[in-house]
Amino acid sequence: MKWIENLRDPSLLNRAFTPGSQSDEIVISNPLDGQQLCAITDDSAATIERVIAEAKQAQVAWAKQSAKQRGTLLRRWFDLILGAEDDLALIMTLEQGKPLAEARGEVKYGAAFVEWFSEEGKRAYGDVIPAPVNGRQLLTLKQPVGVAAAITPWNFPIAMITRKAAPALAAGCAFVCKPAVNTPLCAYAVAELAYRAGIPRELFALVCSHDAAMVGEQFCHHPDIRKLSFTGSSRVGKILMAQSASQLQRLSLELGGNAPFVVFADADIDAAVKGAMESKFRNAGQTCVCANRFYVARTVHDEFVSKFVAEVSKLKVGNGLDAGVEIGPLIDEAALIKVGAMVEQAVTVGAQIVCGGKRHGEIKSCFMPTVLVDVDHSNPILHEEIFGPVAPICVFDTVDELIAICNDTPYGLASYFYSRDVGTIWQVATALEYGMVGINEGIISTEVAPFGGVKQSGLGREGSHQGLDEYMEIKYLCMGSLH
Ligand SMILES: NC(=O)c1ccc[n+]([C@@H]2O[C@H](COP(=O)([O-])OP(=O)(O)OC[C@H]3O[C@@H](n4cnc5c(N)ncnc54)[C@H](O)[C@@H]3O)[C@@H](O)[C@H]2O)c1
Ligand SMILES: O=C[C@H](O)CS(=O)(=O)O
Repeated sequence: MKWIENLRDPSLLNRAFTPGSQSDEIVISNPLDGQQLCAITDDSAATIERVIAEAKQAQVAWAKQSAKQRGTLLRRWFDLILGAEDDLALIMTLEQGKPLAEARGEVKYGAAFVEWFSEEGKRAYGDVIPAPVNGRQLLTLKQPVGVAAAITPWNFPIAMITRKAAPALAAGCAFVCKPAVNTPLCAYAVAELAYRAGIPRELFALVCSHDAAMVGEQFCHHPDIRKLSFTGSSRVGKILMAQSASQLQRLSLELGGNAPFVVFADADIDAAVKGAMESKFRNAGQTCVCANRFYVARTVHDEFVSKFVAEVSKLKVGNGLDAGVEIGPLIDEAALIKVGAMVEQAVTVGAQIVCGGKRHGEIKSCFMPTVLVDVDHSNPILHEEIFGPVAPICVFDTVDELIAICNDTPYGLASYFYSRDVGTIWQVATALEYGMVGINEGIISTEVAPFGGVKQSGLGREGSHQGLDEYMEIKYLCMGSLH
């Protein structure tokens, strides 16, 4: 574990230990080469039960603090996260694989939610309602839901936690989170920083288990957990939604996507290529909002493909710690097999590989950036979330045809299109069945705007002022006999 000793602050990972030290351990490995990084305790159901009980108790005192007092501690946490950027980014690249520059970006992005909700918590306004009869005063209060549980994915090991923890804590909730077993170290490090900011350990608790289903069931069936926030696949989201019915828990679900990326004939092609590169290849294509399928107007198809492939071919693939690397490894062998199989299947039904299409020649944990053309709308690769650096490109002719094929999916998270015609922009933006639409932009996520999807991409919104309401209840007070 020499790498931990070389951190600026090794105590950030004070819960990590040398693999083989105990029987109930989870070993975390580098997805690039399988090297064991360290181990953490594999928490039992009994431990999780204790953590939930402690969180419930801690939440009572936390809710009695003013929003300003809670906001002050969150602001201190924000400053500590930014101060630990070097260590957090290194930990992230080692356990998740994304290039260091992207990891630094995620540290800042994740911290931005803490900063945002350190302020938003102070704006949890109620209403005073004009009474319909004399002698009464009507008003509403916003109060914290209580103990909130969260389950988060491996692809953004800091931002997916702070995007939930920050509004929960700002609202006055306790927060118990299970991060993905591939990437718990970033979670433990940002939690350690929260404790140093003055946020109680019992109030912001992390649990980790190899048995994710057991944790999900325990969270969903626990009477003291009033809110469940999940980010991950639509498959698991549906399981959790069904399980949470037993307690009628408040739910936030940030699930899978199948983002169309559309280039109209009147688009700025160079801008579209830039946006396509940013959206498609971020985190080696392992984001829920990555462009998943490309639709290009027939008259500009060849120009777009030529310019796009020229840029794709320049991407540097390899170890995320090496300077200039833009595409790191996929998260695990299963992901590599899945992406490779999707490309092979697409080719068997007519797609042509323009570049990439296979693993890196030497670094087998990396999949080469890939562009496919001659992809028919019926090709399966357009109807599944690829979660890899593969860009299938289709041609389209009319706006109506385009809108229909974009909406022909059970998903509805992010979507993107490039056009400079205001009539086209409003027609397409209002017709797309998605929670988020990028118009002449390929990267749209920000803490100030509502992030979330429709259809099978989820429920609720994160970030923005809406994100706080996910962790609050509205109470109506009717005060009578006021003559
Ligand atoms: N909408 C978003 O904001 C967003 C963000 C990131 C990832 N995602 C989606 O997540 C998927 C990729 O991430 P992933 O592979 O980690 O997803 P996943 O659903 O397999 O796992 C997500 C989390 O759920 C846990 N989990 C797995 N099975 C569970 C069960 N039966 N009960 C309870 N918890 C369980 C995992 O341990 C992990 O912590 C993609 O579909 C991606 O689109 C969505
Ligand atoms: O992968 C899912 C993340 O929510 C993407 S983003 O970092 O919020 O854009």
